[in-house]
Amino acid sequence: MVKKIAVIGAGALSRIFCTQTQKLLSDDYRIVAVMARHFEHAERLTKDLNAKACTDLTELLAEKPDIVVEFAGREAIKDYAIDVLKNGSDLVIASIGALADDDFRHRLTDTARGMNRKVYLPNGAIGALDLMQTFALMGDAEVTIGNTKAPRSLEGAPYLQGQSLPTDKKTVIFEGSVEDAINGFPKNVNVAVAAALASDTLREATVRITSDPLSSENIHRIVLKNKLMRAEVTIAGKPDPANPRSSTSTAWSVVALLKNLASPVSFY
Ligand SMILES: NC(=O)C1=CN([C@@H]2O[C@H](COP(=O)(O)OP(=O)(O)OC[C@H]3O[C@@H](n4cnc5c(N)ncnc54)[C@H](O)[C@@H]3O)[C@@H](O)[C@H]2O)C=CC1
Ligand SMILES: O=C([O-])CC(=O)C(=O)O
Repeated sequence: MVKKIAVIGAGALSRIFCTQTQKLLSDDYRIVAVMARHFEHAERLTKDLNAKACTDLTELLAEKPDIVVEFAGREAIKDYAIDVLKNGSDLVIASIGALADDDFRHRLTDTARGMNRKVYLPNGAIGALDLMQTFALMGDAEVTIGNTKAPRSLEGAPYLQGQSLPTDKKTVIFEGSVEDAINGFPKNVNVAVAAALASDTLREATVRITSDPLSSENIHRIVLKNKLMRAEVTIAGKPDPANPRSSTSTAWSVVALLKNLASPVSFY
């Protein structure tokens, strides 16, 4: 049976996700609605999809989506997630940074359990969340997360308080906890929260953010170790032309997730 997908957000990643899902997964999925803050943004995206454009969650959920996919931001997902699950839809969250908030994460988990729904956290701009969960089960993981981006992909973050970053040298601009990292750089280190949650090191993992004027990629390097295993995961993704903070590959990772969910044989 073809499943109905509704999408929250009509920005850089949403556009790639919608286009590729329609192109590659039309046997299994149909995009029925896209919601954005501005109607014309949603409408621009739905034009070629034969889907409904809206600005209101009630309108989105009226389409009775099987799965709601979020590409909107951590405030948006905090506002909408519980209602989506209560509506009986499963949920895919790109703005995983929202789950660094213990209260929100617990409410999300409890509601999904109560409604017998699933919340899917995609690999996003990184990968190996499965491996990180193995570390979590084995216990006592030491995890460090390094993120390197060009200044234009970092500027505007609340931590920088309007400051410009040097354009002539590579600079470490942040070192600290996952919670401080996502609060300071909410549009840059969703990957850090994803890695820390998967490895169960939300309080212990450390994050280092580097601004590199010569970098043409968003580079994420996660190092995990315990007594029995060591892993280094480095992923370098091209910044999306429409939003250089985000790696284009993030949208593709959600298409891959949906493909996996629909397939009789799943990778894990
Ligand atoms: N998990 C991961 O690895 C990654 C996650 N992300 C996150 O994915 C999200 C989407 O990224 P982009 O598409 O690049 O962002 P974008 O800024 O290009 O697009 C965001 C869209 O969401 C809409 N939006 C914002 N608040 C809304 C609300 N309350 N209701 C409805 N629509 C709302 C905006 O109007 C815009 O259309 C961001 O939160 C970003 O931080 C990005 C890259 C990697
Ligand atoms: O897209 C990326 O490279 C990573 C990113 O913005 C995030 O994790 O928020």
